[in-house]
Amino acid sequence: MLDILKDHAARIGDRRIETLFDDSGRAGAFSLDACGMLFDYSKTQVDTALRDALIGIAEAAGVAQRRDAMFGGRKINETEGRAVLHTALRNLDGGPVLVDGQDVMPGVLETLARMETVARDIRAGDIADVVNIGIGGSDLGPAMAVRALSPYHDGPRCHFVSNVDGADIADTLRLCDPARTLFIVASKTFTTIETMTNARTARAWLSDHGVSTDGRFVALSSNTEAAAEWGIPGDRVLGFEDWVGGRYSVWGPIGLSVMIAIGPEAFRAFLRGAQAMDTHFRAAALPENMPVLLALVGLWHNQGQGHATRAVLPYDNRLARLPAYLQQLEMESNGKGVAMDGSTLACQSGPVVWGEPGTNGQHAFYQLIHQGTRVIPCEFLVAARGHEPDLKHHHDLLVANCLAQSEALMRGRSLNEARARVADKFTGAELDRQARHRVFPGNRPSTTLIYPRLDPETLGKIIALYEHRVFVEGVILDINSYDQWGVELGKELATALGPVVSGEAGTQGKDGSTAQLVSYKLRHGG
Ligand SMILES: O=P(O)(O)OC[C@H]1O[C@H](O)[C@H](O)[C@@H](O)[C@@H]1O
Repeated sequence: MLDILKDHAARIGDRRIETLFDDSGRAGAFSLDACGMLFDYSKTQVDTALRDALIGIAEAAGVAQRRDAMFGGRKINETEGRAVLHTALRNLDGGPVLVDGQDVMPGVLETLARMETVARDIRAGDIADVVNIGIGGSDLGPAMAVRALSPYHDGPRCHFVSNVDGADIADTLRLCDPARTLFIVASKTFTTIETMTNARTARAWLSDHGVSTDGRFVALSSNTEAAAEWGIPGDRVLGFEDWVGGRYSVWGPIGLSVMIAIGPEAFRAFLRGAQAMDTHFRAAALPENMPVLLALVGLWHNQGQGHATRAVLPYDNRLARLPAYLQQLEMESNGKGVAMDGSTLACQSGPVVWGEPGTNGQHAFYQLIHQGTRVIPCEFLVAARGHEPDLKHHHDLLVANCLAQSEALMRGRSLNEARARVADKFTGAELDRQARHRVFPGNRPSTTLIYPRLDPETLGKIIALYEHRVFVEGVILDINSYDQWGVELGKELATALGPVVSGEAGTQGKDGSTAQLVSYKLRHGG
């Protein structure tokens, strides 16, 4: 794969992307319409020969076969011996899905119905605030989706507490009335230290205010026994199977806070959107397959061009948490240095993903994107219309800014153009010097995903699109996208350091830096 990409990099050289538009069919030929959304990747170096090569790489890696294995319930998460079936959670009107010869769909639909009962009950009661306590996949998905869908909220307010930093829960509880607050303890394992610590603090808060904990806790977990032991009654425990990865779990019980916020019908629309993307991903030929193309363009930028990071720039303020959500989805899934067979990865792992909503980012870090020495491929997301009909002029400005950025990144501004802009102020060498500061190199690639409006169905499509993109990238890089062993070591060391930082144990055996930091903490914080 790397050789093929290297050959194309040599062929393309320093070609200007805008010259590709000399072919008037460029935009149409290098964009894709699926599920009512348009993915435009024409402002990249991908041309017909490169696209053919990238598709060839996907074919050779067995993307289609692996995709069918995933949807078919095969245990493609080989290091944990698990199937990968978050898609079953949104298989609302699909056929059976077998794991070890057993159809999982009756269980999925039953759990969905139970979620709906719990959500309706909470929405109809006198709960004013719902606090989801969870971290990682048990936080980012629902937190991102609840924020994204705020125009659809007609349920109680939802808050998210994730950090073990007591500031998080303290700041949240200050906003809540103990008599009218419900806590959701969201944890696949029901052992995560941050979540269990916050859950105990929430329980103590209710007791401190003389409020019974009866009916105030819901548990979302694969470890239903631990949830029961913690004292949460069975009808308030919503379980899910080990074939739902934490960062892929917003579609099932972990999405309860989303369902409480927007209601069961809108939540079903969210699932339907994801299911539509699943259907597209399964059926479309690779060259017309949106998740495949999104992955391949990313592969070109990271493995082909060596661009180590990718900016996700939603021109949709309600997607403010999308970059954080994608950081977990993409970096925890494909940030691995070992191939499926245990050998060292022959290429770079997935890229660093980062970003902020536009237009805010423009006034912060776009300077580096436009003029920095490193090229950062950008992924823009924007809706054709917003939810505020009275503020259409805002939306038009937003879209104009989004399109302006991708155009500016591609075209740049030459030295001559820069000179012309300041020729009335400077002359000679000073003119040259001043002009050079105003040059934009351009030729910086970007893609744009444009969709009608950020409604529940569209959000479902967007998230599923990114999930499948991660899958395709993982297959091509020969990575197991569904484990996360890399998070273990820090957790183990934190557990061991607990008594050390509290002063109960000494720093013997610790390195000098750690010992010094512990000593500072004990001197200044006890
Ligand atoms: O849902 P939980 O079991 O509490 O896990 C929460 C999170 O913790 C872990 O450290 C993993 O890296 C994440 O993938 C997971 O989502």
